[in-house]
Amino acid sequence: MEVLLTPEEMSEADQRTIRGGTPGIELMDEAGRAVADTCARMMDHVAQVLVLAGPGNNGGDGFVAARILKKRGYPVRLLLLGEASRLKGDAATARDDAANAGVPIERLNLAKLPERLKEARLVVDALFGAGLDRPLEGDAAQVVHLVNERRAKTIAVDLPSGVSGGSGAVLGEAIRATRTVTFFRRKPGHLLFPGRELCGGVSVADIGISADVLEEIRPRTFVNDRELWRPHWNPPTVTGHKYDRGHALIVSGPAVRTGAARLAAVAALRAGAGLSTVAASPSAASVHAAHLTAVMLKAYKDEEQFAAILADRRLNSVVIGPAAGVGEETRRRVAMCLDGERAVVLDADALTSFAEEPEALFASIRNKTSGGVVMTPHDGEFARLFPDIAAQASMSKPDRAREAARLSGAVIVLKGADTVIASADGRAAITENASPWLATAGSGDVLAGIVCAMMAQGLPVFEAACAGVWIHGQAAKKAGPGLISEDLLPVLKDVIAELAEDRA
Ligand SMILES: NC(=O)C1=CN([C@@H]2O[C@H](COP(=O)(O)OP(=O)(O)OC[C@H]3O[C@@H](n4cnc5c(N)ncnc54)[C@H](OP(=O)(O)O)[C@@H]3O)[C@@H](O)[C@H]2O)[C@@H](O)CC1
Ligand SMILES: Nc1ncnc2c1ncn2[C@@H]1O[C@H](COP(=O)(O)OP(=O)(O)O)[C@@H](O)[C@H]1O
Ligand SMILES: [K+]
Repeated sequence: MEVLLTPEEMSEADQRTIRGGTPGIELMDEAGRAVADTCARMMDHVAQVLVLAGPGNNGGDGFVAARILKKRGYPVRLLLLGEASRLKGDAATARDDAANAGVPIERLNLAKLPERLKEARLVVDALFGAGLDRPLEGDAAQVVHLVNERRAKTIAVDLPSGVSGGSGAVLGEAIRATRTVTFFRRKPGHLLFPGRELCGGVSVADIGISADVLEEIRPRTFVNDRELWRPHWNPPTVTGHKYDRGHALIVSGPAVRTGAARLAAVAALRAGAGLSTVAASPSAASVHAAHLTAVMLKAYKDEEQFAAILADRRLNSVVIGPAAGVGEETRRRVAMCLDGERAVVLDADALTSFAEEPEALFASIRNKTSGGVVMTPHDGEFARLFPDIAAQASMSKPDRAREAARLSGAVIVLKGADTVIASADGRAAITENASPWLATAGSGDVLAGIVCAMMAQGLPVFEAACAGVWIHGQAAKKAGPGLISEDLLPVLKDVIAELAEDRA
């Protein structure tokens, strides 16, 4: 399980290490050395390196890298943004060490920068890192603009300057790096867009901070990797019964909109639910009947009959929303699904139906005594249900999802290229195994079915949602470029088979 540290948590890791007896300059030396090593690896011969240093400790790392590269025989030049007298503490020490080692240090001059960039084979971006706290403007923004324009090979120290480590947002203007070297642990901004794209490849260097500090910091942000949830996932036992693996129920839309429910229902079965049933009106059921094989079908004429289906407690996990239709009927069905012990996935129209009265939905979720609830909004659906949270532009995606989870009581899957899963207890996971080919009609329906299956199989709700999102991403990788949603269904078998093999 990989934890991610916000800039505040990283600063705490630094401070605890320093209080534990490791001087800050030693951490900075290690950080700068890691940057110098990466520079050397990225150049096939000894050539000019240009280090751009900022006014804080990120700049300090740049001074160390310049000094080490100089000692290793690289022609190095360092340009300092702002006055040398502004440098304090470890960064000032690093500047003095670099000057003593003979590194040419100049004040960064915008007019001369294009010439300097032309001479360099590699640029080290040590302008701003974790301490960036406002948008770049003026000279700083100009420097970034000129570096990007030159398209030089660029190594970012800790973060591409201008990218927020906490949110991945671009504050003003940001460096587009070829590679980013960060320290101790990755930060959310390395995984969240647009930051992820601006980092290039990311390497993590050990700078002498012990993993023990994490026990005190207790980070709450994770990479959605297998290790996060796999301890809760089990293949069928040797003598297992299908009911041991749960029974997924998918509530269908009307006769002209049945495909979404089928995608979810087949996905649920493929993702390991022991049984999967579609519940549909008689006219929708006659369409389904021509298409469904292993998935079962139950028709209901009215609310009473719908209630009778829900009364079967073996149907322990339900999806409602895909192509359900927006309005009062869906609101009533959602309330009925939430009333009981089963787990519930609320997707698409089940979310939009409550745009006018989200509080009513959240109250039903909070009143639930057992069985988890997962909501799977994309940004548009999120903004309809949580307008106040969505309006807070400076909030990171994990924090927005956490806030929504706290407000609603549900686990939130906030979808996109960097899907975030968050729970009311403050945990949030960022997904990095998705494929852009998932941006295709019906792929969200498949996801809802997979998450439903994970809850049917008894995974705790946060882990079920994380597992569902990861498996969805993995299926897209297997289906490959050009996929449509149907293609995700058969390859789910391979994803599950690999999980079972690893587990064995
Ligand atoms: N011991 C440690 O802690 C270790 C830390 N390490 C390294 O330190 C980095 C963090 O260092 P940091 O905290 O000094 O912040 P940093 O990223 O250099 O920027 C702050 C400076 O920028 C300025 N500034 C901010 N925004 C601005 C803007 N928009 N436009 C203009 N100016 C702006 C701000 O100035 P001010 O707000 O006072 O104007 C301040 O001077 C971290 O990323 C890692 O590389 C490693 O060496 C390992 C050990
Ligand atoms: N650019 C992208 N890269 C990776 N995954 C994406 C991208 N765009 C969308 N997705 C994923 O595809 C799915 C789309 O779901 P959704 O928006 O509900 O579509 P639909 O309603 O058509 O099923 C989500 O799981 C989302 O995270
Ligand atoms: K940087």
